[in-house]
Amino acid sequence: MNARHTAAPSTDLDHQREAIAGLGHELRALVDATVRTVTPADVLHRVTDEVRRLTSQLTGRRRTRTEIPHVDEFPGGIRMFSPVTGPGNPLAPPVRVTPDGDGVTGHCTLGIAHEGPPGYVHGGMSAMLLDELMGWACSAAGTPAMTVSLQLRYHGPVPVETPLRVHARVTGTEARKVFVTGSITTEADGDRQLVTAEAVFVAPDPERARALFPER
Ligand SMILES: CCCCCCCC/C=C\CCCCCCCC(=O)SCCNC(=O)CCNC(=O)[C@H](O)C(C)(C)COP(=O)(O)OP(=O)(O)OC[C@H]1O[C@@H](n2cnc3c(N)ncnc32)[C@H](O)[C@@H]1OP(=O)(O)O
Repeated sequence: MNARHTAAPSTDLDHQREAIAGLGHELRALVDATVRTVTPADVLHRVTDEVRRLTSQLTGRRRTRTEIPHVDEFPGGIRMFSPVTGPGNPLAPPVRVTPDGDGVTGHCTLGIAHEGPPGYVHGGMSAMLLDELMGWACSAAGTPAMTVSLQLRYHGPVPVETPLRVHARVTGTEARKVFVTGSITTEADGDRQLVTAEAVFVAPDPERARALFPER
């Protein structure tokens, strides 16, 4: 469904987020159509020109490298343009994250655009989902932190076009270090872990955090 046709927004911020999500939604559909189409070259050339024309309409000020979008909540909140959870980023599935009893759970379905082996998810994509969800688990535990080590085990191929569940939880902390585990299963078979991960995250000390995120 087109996000622009949902309930009336309550604030300007909601309105902006809704518009961003609407564009992201349509661009995801374009990406999916792009990686599936078997249409002839003349149609591809025509669409290419049309897309170039559309891109040129996104004019005006562009945010700088370190600028935190005004529609975001950083750290540990809404990230409209995250490549994993951002509804406004066509690279993102996007993953919908919810807190659960002992961590966080993400729900998503990946498409052909995220394919590695034919019909299955690219291993780097699985790593990205897990890294992100483990980052959310740190934030949910009250310690926003960055990945310093990530180890994955691929037990079975992750199917595309299949609802997935990504789980992450903090297993311990030691000073600024946070130890986290994660897994990917299908929604249909939550007992069979297809990918598992172990990671160490570190909460940057305040001085480092100021240097890394000057506009926070
Ligand atoms: C106030 C705001 C703070 C906000 C921060 C939150 C941001 C999160 C935002 C949104 C969340 C949702 C999104 C999640 C996204 C997914 C997560 C990612 O993709 S993150 C990107 C990939 N990761 C990096 O780019 C890190 C690169 N590394 C660094 O920049 C530094 O290592 C840093 C800033 C993380 C830590 O630097 P140091 O100088 O503060 O800390 P040192 O003293 O080096 O280490 C602290 C402890 O950690 C251990 N450590 C360091 N590396 C280790 C490793 N590889 N394995 C095990 N331990 C390690 C060290 O041995 C030390 O332990 P000992 O105190 O001696 O016991």
